[in-house]
Formats: sequence, structure tokens, C-alpha cells
Amino acid sequence: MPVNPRAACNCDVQPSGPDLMSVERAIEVAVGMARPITGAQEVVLRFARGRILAADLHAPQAMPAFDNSAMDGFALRLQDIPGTGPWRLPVAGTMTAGSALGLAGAVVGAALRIFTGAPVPAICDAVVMQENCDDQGEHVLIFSRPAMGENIRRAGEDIGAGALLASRGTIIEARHIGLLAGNGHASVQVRRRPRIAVLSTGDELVDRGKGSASIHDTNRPMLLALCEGLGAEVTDLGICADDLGAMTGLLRANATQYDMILTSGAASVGGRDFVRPALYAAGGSVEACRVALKPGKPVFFGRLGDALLTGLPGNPLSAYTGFQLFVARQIAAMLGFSGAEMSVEKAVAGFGWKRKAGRAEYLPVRIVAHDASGRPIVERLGHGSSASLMPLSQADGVAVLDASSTEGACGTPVSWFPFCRRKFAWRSI
Ligand SMILES: Nc1nc2c(c(=O)[nH]1)N[C@H]1C(S)=C(S)[C@@H](COP(=O)(O)OP(=O)(O)OC[C@H]3O[C@@H](n4cnc5c(N)ncnc54)[C@H](O)[C@@H]3O)O[C@H]1N2
Ligand code: MOO
Repeated sequence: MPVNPRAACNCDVQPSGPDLMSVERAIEVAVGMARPITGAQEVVLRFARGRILAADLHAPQAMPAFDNSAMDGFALRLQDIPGTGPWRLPVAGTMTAGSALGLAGAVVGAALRIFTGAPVPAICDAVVMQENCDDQGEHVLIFSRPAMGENIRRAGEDIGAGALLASRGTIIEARHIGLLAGNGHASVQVRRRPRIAVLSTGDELVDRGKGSASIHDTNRPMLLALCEGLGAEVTDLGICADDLGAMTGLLRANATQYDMILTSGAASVGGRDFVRPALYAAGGSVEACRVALKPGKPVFFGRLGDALLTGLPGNPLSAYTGFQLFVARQIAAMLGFSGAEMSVEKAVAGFGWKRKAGRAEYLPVRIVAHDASGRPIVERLGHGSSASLMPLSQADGVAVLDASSTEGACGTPVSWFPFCRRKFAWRSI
């Protein structure tokens, strides 16, 4: 059981005093700055998965649109099979799915060969499934009397004409696409995606395969993927050198196209941490910065024209944590959601800790067992380095130690955010 793993990022030697906002306050500030995106666009239904409905959608007509058969069998009138059976009726014709109604008159004193989904003439009272008949070609022997209406799916029994199919704000999943397609919608009005530009900072960074420096840009592909996963339209602004002029120029050039610019690195207090100075120089502002959070302390929340500019720390685990806590909620607010759906759950710590109070700590954890009440017992992964994504990549979720918590024993209840299980069955997609 690891206790007090070494603070590999040296964060705890830095002051964690009143100049740091609480995580809760930082969430308030971050979300309060985000404005819901206005504007909608029409998309072909087939490509609408994950988009958000911009307006209520109604059924243009009743469903089913006409009475139809639920079984392969024979449609008939009950008055044509009086008394006790079996009954022998001539077969007046055949109705298949897609047939036009037309044989109604011929059914008097006769049966109609019918297949699943075929329209049932109004004159018919029921459909006898073929397992209860002997199909003799021109005649059919009916062995059992069906109940009135048996095996007939009535017009409008599922959905009335004009009924609400899906309401504004619905995140469209495959099941909605099926429902809407089945009701004749070929395209839908959806909210515009938030436009987010992502850039990294640092002379030391290279894209994979380019240059000889040893630090591959980790954050940019990760943040682009995170933004896309939440439905944003992303733009990759590349890597900006550690240069105030270059950064200022890049921000000026991109000030008007996006709803959000997301930076990582150069957010802290070092001499080369120039993102905030560049933001000021480009005419932007910083609303709040520095959070009582580990990892992720140097995060800041700014604006550039109409765009939000959120600055995440350079250490990859700090950037990831800052994204999940703040940026994901800003995106949710842009999309018109409160973010309340990011529900926290309870786990049991399978580890103990002794630490300095002051910052809430988010730890990658893995489930090792469940207690008698079914709560997961989680063990801590890694040794606390905000530079390493290895523990996170192996985690089942992230546990939270409150800012005030200085120590805890194995068995203490902790809050945690479980990652969605990658189940292939019954996934909501
Ligand atoms: N004197 C102080 N030093 C530091 C403080 C502090 O309060 N006082 N805070 C520490 C904390 S906490 C963090 S977190 C880091 C974050 O600093 P920056 O946001 O300024 O980030 P950089 O210095 O640019 O980079 C930090 C680290 O991360 C690597 N990095 C940056 N970008 C990427 C990327 N896209 N992909 C992979 N790795 C990246 C970079 O090479 C550095 O190793 O500051 C502490 N220092
Ligand atoms: O080292 Mo910092 O706390 O990772 O954000």
C-alpha cells in the first residue's frame, strides 16, 4: 500500500495559499465565462450522431401509417369462421409488405394470404399465424380461432401524428437516428459545433517524426481528441515557439475565428511562460488564474475578443486534469448543458496518504476489488508525477482527495470519477 508517494512535480514546495482559487470556484468562473453557441445547421440524418438537436422534432404522420400484419399467415373476418373449427376457406389473394390495399372486397367468405408488414384490409378482423393453419394452395384450413384484432398492428398505435419524437437539446444517438429515419426525417437541424483551436507551446517540443528533440508534443493530439470527443470542430494551430512576439502574432491572427483557443504550456510563472503576456499584448484579458489543484495549478481562464482562451499547464497529466475539470464544462456550457451530468461516485481507498493540505488532488486509480456493499476498492497508480500519462492510461478512473485532507487510511471512502467502461453491448452511442 503506497503511502505518500513522492511529489515528483515539486508542486508542494510552491505556496498553496490564498492566492489559489478552489476547484469549485474555478469551475464557476470557467463555466460562467462560456456562452451557449447560437446558430444551427442542417445535417443529413445519417451523419447526425453526436450532434445536438436544435429544435423539437415531431412525427409527420401516425406510425404505423396503416393497419398491418404482425405475422405471416392468413387475414380473415371472424364471422366467416363461426362455431367450432377447423374451418376451410378459399384464399382470395396475397398481400406482401409494400402491397397496395385492394383485395378488401374479395375477403368476404375467404382468407387472404398475408405476410408480416403487409397492409391489412379494414374488413379483416384478425390474422391467423401460419403455424395455426394448413396452407393447401387455393384453400386454407384454419385450426384455431383468433381473437378480435389478433396479430394486427393498428395505425397510430406506436406514435400519433404530430407526436414529439425528440426534443431540442437531445444528443443524437443511433437509436434516435433509427426513430427519426423510421418516421421519414432525412435531415435534422442541429446546433453548430463549438469551434476550438488547440496549440502547444515550447521550443523543446516536436511533432512525432520531426526533429531530434526528445519531447514529443503530447498535449496537442490529446487535447484535440478530447475536444472532438465532446463534439467540437477542432483546428490544430501547431506548436508555438517560446517567443512572446510569435505567440502574440499567432493569437492576433486567430482572434476571431474560434469560440475557444486552448493552449498548453507556458502557463506558470517561469521567465518563458509567456502565454498570458501574449494574450494581453493581443488585446485579450485574463479573468482568473491559479487553482488549488494538483495537478493543474497554473491553469488560467482568459478571453480574446469573443473567444475564450483557456490556458492549461504543460505537464501532460496537468493538462488532462485541467481539461476534464474546466474545459469539458466550458464546452458543455457552450452546447447548452449544465455539466451536472459529470457525476461523481463513491469508492473506497485501497491506499493511505499523508500530504500537505491546500490543493485538491486528482489521482489515477484502478479497481482492485469490491467491498461487501459493491463499492469499488481502488488503488493509486504511479508516483504522483504530473509529467507521466502512464498511470492515467492504465486507470479505471480518477479519485479525489479534498484540499483539506492531510491524511487518510486504507479503507477511507473517497470520491471518484470512473471512466466509462468500454462495453460493446448496449452502449449509448
Ligand atoms: N517556480 C515555479 N515553477 C513551477 C510552478 C510554480 O508554481 N512555480 N508550477 C509548476 C507546476 S504545478 C506545473 S504543472 C508546471 C507547468 O508549467 P507550464 O504550464 O508553464 O508548462 P511548461 O513550463 O511549458 O512545461 C512544463 C513541462 O511540461 C512539458 N510540456 C509542455 N508542453 C508539452 C506538450 N505539449 N507535450 C509534452 N510535454 C509538454 C514541458 O516540456 C515541461 O517539462 O510548472 C511547474 N513549475
Ligand atoms: O505540477 Mo502541477 O500541479 O502538475 O499542475
